[in-house]
Amino acid sequence: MSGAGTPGPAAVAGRGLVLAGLTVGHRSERAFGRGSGVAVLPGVDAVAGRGELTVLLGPNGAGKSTLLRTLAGLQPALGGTALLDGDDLLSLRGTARARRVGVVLTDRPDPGLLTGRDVVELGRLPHTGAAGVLGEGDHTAVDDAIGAVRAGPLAGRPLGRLSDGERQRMMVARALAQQPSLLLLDEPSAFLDVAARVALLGLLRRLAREQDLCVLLSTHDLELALRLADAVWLLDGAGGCCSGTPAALSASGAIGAAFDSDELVFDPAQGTFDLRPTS
Ligand SMILES: Nc1ncnc2c1ncn2[C@@H]1O[C@H](COP(=O)(O)OP(=O)(O)OP(=O)(O)O)[C@@H](O)[C@H]1O
Repeated sequence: MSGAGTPGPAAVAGRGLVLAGLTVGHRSERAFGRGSGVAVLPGVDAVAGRGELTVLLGPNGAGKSTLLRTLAGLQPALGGTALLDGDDLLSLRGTARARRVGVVLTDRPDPGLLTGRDVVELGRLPHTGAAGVLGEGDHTAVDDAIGAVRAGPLAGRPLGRLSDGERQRMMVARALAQQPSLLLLDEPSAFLDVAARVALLGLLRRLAREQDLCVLLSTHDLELALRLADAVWLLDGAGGCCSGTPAALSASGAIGAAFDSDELVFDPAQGTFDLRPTS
């Protein structure tokens, strides 16, 4: 993997998420847990700093979800290491993992009659023990999480009756209530309209700064991501990954190389895609 642009100060200090030769992919049905499998991304080296919004970009099937699910502990890595603030992220399990890593996936939860606040309170389970009884500090953490996503007026309503954008903010609040240092989100803006997409990415960028969080998310909102991200991990669709600032990756031609098509061409000066002129 190659790098472009200057990493942020948090990354230089070794805080945040550091991948070294991380290989992610899918075990074949005959592998029976022996570590063999089909690599989607072989040997990824990348850094996502604390206090920064890092965006994972790449065409369909490039491996964004596979990488995020591996970092979230939902599937095993095929090789290499991932360190979170210097500790082995891949070996973290259960409560220890849930205290440090918050995950928001694209699945639409079925919350039954639970209110938004009820769901955010579930984020405190890693801190409350098996009985799940919330103390004063837990309620404060829940209030803080709901306040951080500015969802106070929504919290008493059933989660199932919120709009997609409102629900997504609640799911971010649930992850924040865990008080993690790493927040992983797989296409968090997938079902949102343009205004809600801008608001959500802006919110995540603000939270990264205010809470010194390492935020890593995947998205297909290329132009928005290039405007708001501190850093980009760019998957090329052929197993390659390069990282850098949005400006550096745009200027280097890497964004265009990954996404240009017969119809679209990336304009690095504007940071936008244009229709390719017809001859
Ligand atoms: N459970 C699985 N078993 C085997 N291969 C899989 C599995 N899930 C995904 N794949 C394959 O892994 C590759 C990467 O898929 P992945 O979902 O990570 O891509 P993505 O970048 O998130 O794509 P998209 O933008 O379309 O969501 C694809 O070739 C996909 O077909």
